[in-house]
Amino acid sequence: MTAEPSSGYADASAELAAIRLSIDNIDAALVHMLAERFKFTQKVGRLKAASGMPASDPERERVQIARLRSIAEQAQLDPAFAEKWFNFVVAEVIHHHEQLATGAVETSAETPA
Ligand SMILES: O=C(O)C(=O)C[C@]1(C(=O)O)C=C[C@@H](O)C=C1
Repeated sequence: MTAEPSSGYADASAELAAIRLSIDNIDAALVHMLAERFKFTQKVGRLKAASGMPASDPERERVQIARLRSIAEQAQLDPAFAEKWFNFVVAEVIHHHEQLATGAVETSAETPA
């Protein structure tokens, strides 16, 4: 009986490289989606700053977390992770809103809505 050539590692490396192409695409899509989300939340921040509304809206967050947890369950994603991700993003959004409200950054009337 002849020994198998040790191609297992090479095969696995080729498969890993192929899988990583899809991971690369997904990571790029996530960055694009986050960029779009922040463009919209910047509009919300300007609106809130201009009208004196508070930066955060805990009720909106509560409703959105419940919705996202349910979607995550259906998608076989850990709902706790979905909530953690949402809270991480929202904390950054609130920080941006607060900066707009205090005038730490341009409220940018010159930037078209
Ligand atoms: O919808 C709002 O009022 C927002 O400011 C956006 C957003 C979010 O990023 O989803 C951020 C902060 C609020 O606490 C709730 C939601």
